[in-house]
Amino acid sequence: MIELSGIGVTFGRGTPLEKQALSGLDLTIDNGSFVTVIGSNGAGKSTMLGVLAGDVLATEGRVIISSQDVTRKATAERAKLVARVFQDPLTGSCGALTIEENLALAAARGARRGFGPALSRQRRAMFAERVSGLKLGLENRMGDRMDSLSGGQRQALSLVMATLAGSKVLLLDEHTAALDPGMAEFVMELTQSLVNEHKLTTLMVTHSMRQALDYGSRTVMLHAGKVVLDVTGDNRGNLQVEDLIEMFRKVRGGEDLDDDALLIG
Ligand SMILES: Nc1ncnc2c1ncn2[C@@H]1O[C@H](COP(=O)(O)OP(=O)(O)OP(=O)(O)O)[C@@H](O)[C@H]1O
Repeated sequence: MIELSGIGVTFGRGTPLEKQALSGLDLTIDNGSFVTVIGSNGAGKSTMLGVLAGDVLATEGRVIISSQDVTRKATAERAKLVARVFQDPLTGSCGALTIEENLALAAARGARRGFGPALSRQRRAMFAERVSGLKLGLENRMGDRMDSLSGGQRQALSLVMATLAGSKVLLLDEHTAALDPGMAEFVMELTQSLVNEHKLTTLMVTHSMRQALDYGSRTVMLHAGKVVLDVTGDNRGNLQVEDLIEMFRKVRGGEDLDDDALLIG
């Protein structure tokens, strides 16, 4: 289970650029739930994922992941509990290392283990098997550098990497936004199958209203650093993309969204 209680995050406190990104944010997520997270630019979505991953330390409140209070724990100390995939395919992996080396690093995440033992023959075979499951032919390119791959291939590998260290929480930060539609669909199908296979508790930030309703079983909307909408079950099942757009308009005090703010389709 994930519990965020009374979370406040203020950036640049005491400076002219002070910004309260999260304020009194409460959210509890059951094990194995897949939650989609929406909200307009600057609503606090990435900051909330950062608070869970440990990149951002909450100024107020408490963060519990899998029964552990991680509020003050740094990213490395939470690495066994949480995996994250970013929008930019270049962020989650190291371009100068090979596919195999990236997988070895991901598998060793949060463990006090070096590179050497991580690359035993058995591990190599396991990595190749996991990569061949993608059906992208990358199992034949395990020695190629990560920066020789396309964005979609890297994102697919990032998802596999996110499942290698055994963490049960997966944070997806607009992880298909930089991909072409075909690759985005492939990566979403892969996401769903990995979430099912590993029974992951998943938070997916998306600007695509279609994705927000089509995936997972609960949708949360953030605005000004708080949860302003939280829907599941029939209430969610009956929602259309247009309803979400209308809710966006309402929380913004009737202000229309510019076309770039949301992906309607
Ligand atoms: N490191 C930082 N330093 C200062 N301000 C920050 C920092 N990170 C985020 N912010 C500010 O906090 C607010 C919330 O940002 P955040 O990135 O969480 O929003 P978001 O909902 O993910 O937006 P987007 O959809 O545009 O990615 C914004 O006003 C942003 O400018």
